[in-house]
Amino acid sequence: MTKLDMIKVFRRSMRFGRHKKLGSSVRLDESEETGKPTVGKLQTSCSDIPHYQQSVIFSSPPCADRDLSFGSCSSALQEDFSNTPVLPSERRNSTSGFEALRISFSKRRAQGTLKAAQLKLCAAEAEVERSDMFLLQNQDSTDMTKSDNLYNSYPQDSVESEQSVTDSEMPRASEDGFVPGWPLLHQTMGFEKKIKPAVSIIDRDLSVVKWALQLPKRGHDPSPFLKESRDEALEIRTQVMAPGLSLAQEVGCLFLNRPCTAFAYEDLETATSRFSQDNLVGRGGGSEVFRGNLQDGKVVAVKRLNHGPQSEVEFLIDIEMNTALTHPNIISLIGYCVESSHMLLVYEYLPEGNLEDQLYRKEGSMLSWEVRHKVAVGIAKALDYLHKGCARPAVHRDVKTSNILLTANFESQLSDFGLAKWLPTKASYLLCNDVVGTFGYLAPEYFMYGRVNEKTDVFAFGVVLLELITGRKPIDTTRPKGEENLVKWARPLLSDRAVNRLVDPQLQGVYDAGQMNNMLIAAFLCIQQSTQRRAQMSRILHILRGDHDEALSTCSRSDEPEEFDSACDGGAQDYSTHEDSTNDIRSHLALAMMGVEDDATSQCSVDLSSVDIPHSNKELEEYLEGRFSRSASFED
Ligand SMILES: Nc1ncnc2c1ncn2[C@@H]1O[C@H](COP(=O)(O)OP(=O)(O)OP(=O)(O)O)[C@@H](O)[C@H]1O
Repeated sequence: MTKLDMIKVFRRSMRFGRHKKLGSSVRLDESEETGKPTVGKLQTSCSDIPHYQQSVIFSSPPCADRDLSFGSCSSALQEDFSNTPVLPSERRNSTSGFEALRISFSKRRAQGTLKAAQLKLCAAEAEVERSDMFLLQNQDSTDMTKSDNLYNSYPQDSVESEQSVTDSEMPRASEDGFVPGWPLLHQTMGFEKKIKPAVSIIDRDLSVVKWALQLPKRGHDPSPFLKESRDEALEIRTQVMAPGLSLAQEVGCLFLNRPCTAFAYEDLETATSRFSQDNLVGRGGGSEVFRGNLQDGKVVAVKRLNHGPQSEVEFLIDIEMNTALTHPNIISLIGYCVESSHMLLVYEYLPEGNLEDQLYRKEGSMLSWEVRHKVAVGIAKALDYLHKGCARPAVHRDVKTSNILLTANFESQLSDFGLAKWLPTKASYLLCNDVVGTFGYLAPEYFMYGRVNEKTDVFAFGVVLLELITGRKPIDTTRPKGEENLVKWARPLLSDRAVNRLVDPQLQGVYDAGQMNNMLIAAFLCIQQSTQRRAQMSRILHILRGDHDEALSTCSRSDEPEEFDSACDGGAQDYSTHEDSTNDIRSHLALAMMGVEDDATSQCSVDLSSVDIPHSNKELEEYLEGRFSRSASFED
């Protein structure tokens, strides 16, 4: 066990973001002598370990004995870090049924000599959730039989030496104490599968250690963007920073001159009839939204935030962003309320609710093509403004149909800015170790590398466009095999111009062929795996409006420095997996990852190489030109 082992494990840490969780996993390594899972075998000095967090995701459905497993997990780690009390572990339930545990350690306590767990990287193909939990559960147990089986199934070369790696290659923490997150190990969801060897690693003659060492080093990035990547809430809060200030006082100071009202809790309680269920209009991951009537007769939506570790941060960010942005396609924040433990946000009420509900009504969607097109153009405008048009460019990070609200006239407004971030001024992207967002909408470079810029939203918007076109959800487990992941299913169809298969049957063929054509092209350009070829929002907007010349020029321009893109693409190849892996999808999460994986590996995967997707800008231009030359050019 070397210091490097530990660092690598920690580098793989990711923070959770609300109910949409991503994480990485670790497993305990076998003892060098016995080959059995063990902890605390070696001593090492870890003075350079940054503040870090380690996450383990547990599968759904949760195990009956999960309490035991959580307890054991904590104590196993506690035992390892004998001088390092494990901070209270945190359990969270997600709306998608996944359950997660986060264990935090602090840098200060980790300094000095401590017993290191023999944590080893878990390869992408290892069956993580159950096996990790099991291993952690069984650390104190004398019965290692099942654990042995798990380990015996692990590739023997996975414990190859790291001698060739020097300290200089080790990652460095960012100033704010976090080592940026690492790619999600996206092939780890085969809970019900028999434990098998890490197939693709073996196939590629690559040990886990080698594989890990090939991953790009995130701690070596230049300092400007590490500074830029600081949490907005931290940034906002440092403006006040008076010790002992309550949230209410903080908010009062921070948003003193902002155009929004500080409401009294009592007034909002009255407005919503004491938050009666009759007034409940929506529920998010961390909130409930109620319709309310203010005393002046104004109808509002009152969002009551639940308490969670991120809720204060999101509350502050939401106010910060919303009060700084003014656009007809962005929801207006009217005010807020912070009183005792209550955190509420008051918005203009949008009577037609969210786009997701409108698209996927049980009785079928009533949204005409005209409305769908209008919605798309509206949100494209909002994002264009957010990315380039406002005083300080920002990225939303959670673009999805449930965050698109509709007015009485079916004008669309982008809502929910709790995860938004200001874009960096000195760097082309932010590095986020809190990969948040929603499965099915996550851009590959964000999902894999935590890299965020405006193209993150462009990808998600592309998924929204596909939903508008097809009437299909981003992840739909009720669909036949191969059709569960919308991006994966639609991409070859877009390439094959199979418009009849793509278009939502609920439209009954009633749509403007030109607009449809434009939307298909826009969607195609949005879901490009390469951020360089993924178009800017301004160009997507032109395409949706039918400015064809502008649309064509989209394809011959580069939007990003080559460095950003090539780094992504190159790294992504390390994560390529087998076509076979699509055969045994078990969970919603696996499906979501599958889509991203395709994006991330499209330049090398068997799956997509067989698809006629242009690989150069020139080819792409010709490809699109061919389509523009016909009126309904996407027709079969
Ligand atoms: N201004 C509004 N007018 C009408 N309905 C609203 C409004 N704001 C929110 N809602 C409804 O409440 C739902 C949840 O709101 P919102 O997405 O803001 O919550 P959230 O906790 O941030 O959710 P998530 O994190 O899952 O996106 C929306 O999908 C929508 O149906």
